[in-house]
Amino acid sequence: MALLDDDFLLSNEISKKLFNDYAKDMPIIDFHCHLNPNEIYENKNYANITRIWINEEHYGDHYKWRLMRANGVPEELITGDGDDYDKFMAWAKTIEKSAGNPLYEWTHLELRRFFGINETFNTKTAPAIWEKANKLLQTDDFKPRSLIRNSHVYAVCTTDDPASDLHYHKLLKADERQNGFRTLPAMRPDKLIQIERDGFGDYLKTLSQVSGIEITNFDTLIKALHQRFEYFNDMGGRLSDHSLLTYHFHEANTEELNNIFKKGIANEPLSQLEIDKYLTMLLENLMKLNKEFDWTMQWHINSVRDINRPMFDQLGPDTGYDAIGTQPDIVLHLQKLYTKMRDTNDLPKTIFYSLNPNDWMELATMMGCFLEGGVQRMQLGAGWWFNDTAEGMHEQLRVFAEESCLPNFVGMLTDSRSFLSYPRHEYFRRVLCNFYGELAEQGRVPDDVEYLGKIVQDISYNNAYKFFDFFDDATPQELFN
Ligand SMILES: O=C(O)[C@@H](O)[C@H](O)[C@H](O)C(=O)CO
Repeated sequence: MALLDDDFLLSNEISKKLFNDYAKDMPIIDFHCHLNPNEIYENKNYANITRIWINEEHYGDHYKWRLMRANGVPEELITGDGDDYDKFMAWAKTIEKSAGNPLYEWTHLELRRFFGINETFNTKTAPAIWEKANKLLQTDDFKPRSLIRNSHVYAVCTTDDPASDLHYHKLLKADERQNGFRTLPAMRPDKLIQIERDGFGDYLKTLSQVSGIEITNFDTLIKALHQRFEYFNDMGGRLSDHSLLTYHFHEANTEELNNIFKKGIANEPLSQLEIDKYLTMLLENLMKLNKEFDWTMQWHINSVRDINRPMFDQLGPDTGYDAIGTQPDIVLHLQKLYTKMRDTNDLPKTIFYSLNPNDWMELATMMGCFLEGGVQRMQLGAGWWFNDTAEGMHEQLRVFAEESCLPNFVGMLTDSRSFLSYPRHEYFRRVLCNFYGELAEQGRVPDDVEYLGKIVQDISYNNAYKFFDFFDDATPQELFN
């Protein structure tokens, strides 16, 4: 089979039919990504393909950065001030050595789907590709809003701090009809979770100012958070997102909690137990707020970040120095939290992503214990980050199917910082259609293309449309056509 042949990842006739006749042309709801709303609003062309692919002022693809480092590219040609063309050639040289890595496929998919460039990308073809791509990048079709709209995306959920004024979301809302998509905030309260970090006290001052509620103790913090949930909700936000490297369930009484809180504000050292107690009480309240506003709570768990300290000091977070976490009992601690919150009926709709696939069966079976109150309120999220591969996607689908109702799954998200990442949805849809095509081939599900076609369309779009309810005021067809 040729590279990215029309039938790539599709191993039999049913798989091909499911993809081509059912999944391929479904719209996209990208409910978790790291695009900058200001870049969507400013809508500027990128100067060249290095800027949209590797890095520029506001953007960087740490997936590519890791691979370039693996291939011996000097940092100046990755995140440094090296020449853009030299960076591009370094990426071409890296891709030549990345066969078998998903970025090999994604890179070629993006060249084909956006630029109409079908050659194999390597150091020989790179010079001509540089010229052709850069010409196209100066056209209207390669402005951020066009890249989103032309990828058939109806909703983009960015990742936003609770203290954000959502300035650009407001401006984009006014333009949404001509944009052809909605840009919605998702609340990511990392700075509240990291009580032990420098600047916690200063951050609370910002949150006090933005919320209009002076935060003096844990109780007023929750009142301020409630105001931010109201504000995000009014802006169409329907999700929160929480990155937990590790987690240990430990409860605290009000006095303990406020003493811990005071130490966090004063930037005094905190024991791990104090941190765990604060985090548990914060997460309990975040679960209550998600339930109250009928949002979906996303958990990104068991990662370990910034483990190359000199490079963290030089480049900061999300720069390619993270790895899979190894807390073996993290699901046990989340189970204790969910068991407690079930007692007061405070379980929100939930999507768990663990960076460690060893957690997936534990998560899937734990979630199966808290499914009352609606259709698939607990979801095992798509293969995340290092699992964002054909095999990782297939494994997540397998676990979900074997432990719950996969046809209710809300499907894929890009989790990306690049406007060129939407072909990841195509890639996922191919894996999904092949998953069901292979089951049909083995006689494990009916070889009923209509029945299976409805399933793959639901997982590709319809389930996310219903689950997140981003269009409770008008349908995309009413808004955008
Ligand atoms: O936790 C996050 O959301 C980020 O670390 C993000 O998942 C990561 O940077 C990424 O983009 C993985 O695809």
